[in-house]
Amino acid sequence: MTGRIDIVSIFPGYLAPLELSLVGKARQDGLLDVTVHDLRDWTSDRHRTVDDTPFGGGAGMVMRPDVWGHALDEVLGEQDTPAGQSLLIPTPAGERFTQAMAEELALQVCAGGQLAIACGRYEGIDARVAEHYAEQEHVTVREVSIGDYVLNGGEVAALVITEAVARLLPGVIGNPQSLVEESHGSAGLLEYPVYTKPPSWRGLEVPEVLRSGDHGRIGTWRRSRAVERTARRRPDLLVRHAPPQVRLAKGVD
Ligand SMILES: OB(O)c1ccc2cc[nH]c2c1
Repeated sequence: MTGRIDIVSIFPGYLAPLELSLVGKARQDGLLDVTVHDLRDWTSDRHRTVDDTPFGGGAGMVMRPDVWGHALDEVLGEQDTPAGQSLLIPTPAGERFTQAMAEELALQVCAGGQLAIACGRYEGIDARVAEHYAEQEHVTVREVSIGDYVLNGGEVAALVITEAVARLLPGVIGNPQSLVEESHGSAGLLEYPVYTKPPSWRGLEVPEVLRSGDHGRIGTWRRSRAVERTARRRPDLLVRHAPPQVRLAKGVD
């Protein structure tokens, strides 16, 4: 029994891309239960207000804890499962969202758990919302960032997180083998370069080894390219997966 993903936003239309492609088909096929909620459905005033001025002053507005509380009490209250519930709150000030986190969340959803994503806008959500739900039994709260840049709200991050998690669930990707050698997988490397027909294109040739049929040579070549690419583009990944003495020497841990 697969669990569910709930996304709360004042711009539910922003999440429409989740109705397309593989995630959309998985939802239609009943492989995945994704529900998008409009935060304003939990307001009680005629203007459907979700924000107010920040204590301590400063520019912009802050999203109100009372409205979020009504929404998340209902959204999180719908699920009662031993697999537990994760509440993710995208924010530029969050811990980095990684493939390892996506895998952890996919296991939880696959086991019948719930992933809820609270999309902030303005200057963010009142800090007491994360604090309150972190104290709730069976709820794990994570404030997460999808990268070192700032967007206008949490919806794009919710799209990224949902796709990264959903694609790992059984049946969503047609050929699960294609998940094996991806970037940021268990080997901790970036994936090797890929080629297809034609063998020669604008004077550029496909590496001969890939056309040799020698799977041993091909495997060696691919791993070498993956290590080379990782060393050039993401040396931090190489150190992170290095033996403990190397990591300690580099001060990674
Ligand atoms: O960069 B982000 O992922 C992000 C997430 C949430 C909010 C809320 C207001 N600005 C935001 C930016």
